[in-house]
Amino acid sequence: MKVSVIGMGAVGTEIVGFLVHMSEVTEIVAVDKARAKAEAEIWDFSHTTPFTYAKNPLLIAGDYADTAGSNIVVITAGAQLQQGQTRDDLVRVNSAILREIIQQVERYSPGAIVINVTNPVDVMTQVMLMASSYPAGKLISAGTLIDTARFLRILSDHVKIDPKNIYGYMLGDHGATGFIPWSLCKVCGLDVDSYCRLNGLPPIDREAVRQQTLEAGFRIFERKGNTNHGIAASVFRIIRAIEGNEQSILPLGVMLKGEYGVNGLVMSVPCVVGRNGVERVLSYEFSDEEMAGFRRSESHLRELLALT
Ligand SMILES: NC(=O)c1ccc[n+]([C@@H]2O[C@H](COP(=O)([O-])OP(=O)(O)OC[C@H]3O[C@@H](n4cnc5c(N)ncnc54)[C@H](O)[C@@H]3O)[C@@H](O)[C@H]2O)c1
Repeated sequence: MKVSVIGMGAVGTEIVGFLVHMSEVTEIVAVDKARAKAEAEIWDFSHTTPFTYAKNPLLIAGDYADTAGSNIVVITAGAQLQQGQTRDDLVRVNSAILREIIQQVERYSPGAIVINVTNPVDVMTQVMLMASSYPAGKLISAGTLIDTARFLRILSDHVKIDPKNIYGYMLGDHGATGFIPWSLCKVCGLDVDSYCRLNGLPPIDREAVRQQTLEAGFRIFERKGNTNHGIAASVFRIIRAIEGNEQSILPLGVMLKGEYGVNGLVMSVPCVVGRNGVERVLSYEFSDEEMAGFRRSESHLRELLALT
C-alpha cells in the first residue's frame, strides 16, 4: 500500500511516524511546499528503520508526481491556527490552498482514498469535493474522531475503565457545535448513569463533559502551539480500517445525501469504514435533544460553507 501525506508540519510528520513504525505500508511519500523540511523529516525517519519494527517502507520526500498511484492520500497542508483564532477563522485561506492541492492529488491518484485533516475539516472536505471528481465515500474528513477520542478519555478518567471499553461519539462538527449523543454511549454495555449508580460513582455532568471535550484541543494548543499526537493516532486508525477492510464504525466527515434529513453537506456522522473508504453511513434514532444538536451543527457548517 502506498500512502502520501501532503503537509509535513506537526500533524503530517506525526502521521508519517505512525506509518513508519506501526503499519504495513510499503511506500510513503511526503510533500510540503517547504520541500527542505519534508526532506529532512524523511531522512530523519529513514534513520529509525534499522532499529524499529518498520517493514522498511520506501520513504520519499518529493512533489505531486511522486505521489502517483497512491492508495491513500492524507492532507494536512494549510494555514495553522494562530493564538486567539478559532478553526473557523481558517476558512478562506485554507479553501484557496486546498482547491489547488486537490487538483494535483487527483491528477496523480484519481483512485485514491483522500483523508482530509486541514481545518475547518468538514468544510474543507466539502470544498475539495466540489473542486474534484472524487466520490463522496473516497474524499472524507477525519471529522470528529479526535473529539470522540477526547470524549472517551474524559469519560474513562471518570469511570476508571480503559477507554476501549467505552462506546460513544462526538458528532456533527469538529468545532464549537459538536454534540454528544448520550443515548448511544455505553460503559461496558451499560448506559453511563446506570454504570455510575451501580459502581458507586458520582453521576456524569453531561454539559461539563461536552465543554471539556470541546476545549481539550485548545488547552493543548495554548500550551504548545499545536495538537498532533491525538489527531495522528486518529488518522492512523482510519488508515488501518481502510487497509484491513475492517467495516469499523468511525465518526468521520462525509457528504450526506439525505441521511438524518441532511442533503449536500459534509458532516461528522458514524460511518462504516472499509477498503472503499466510507462505505455506508450508519442510521441511528437520535432523541429530540440530540437531533437539535445535530441541527445546530448543520446550521453552523452551512454558515461556514457560505464563506468559502
Ligand atoms: N482535524 C483535526 O482534528 C486537526 C487537528 C490538528 C490540526 N489540524 C489542522 O491540520 C492542519 C495542519 O496542522 P499542523 O499543526 O501540522 O500545521 P503546521 O503549520 O505545523 O503544518 C502545515 C504544513 O503545511 C505546509 N503547507 C502550507 N501550504 C501548503 C501547500 N500549499 N502545499 C503543501 N504544503 C503546504 C506548511 O509548509 C507546513 O509544513 C491545520 O489546518 C490544522 O488546523 C486538524
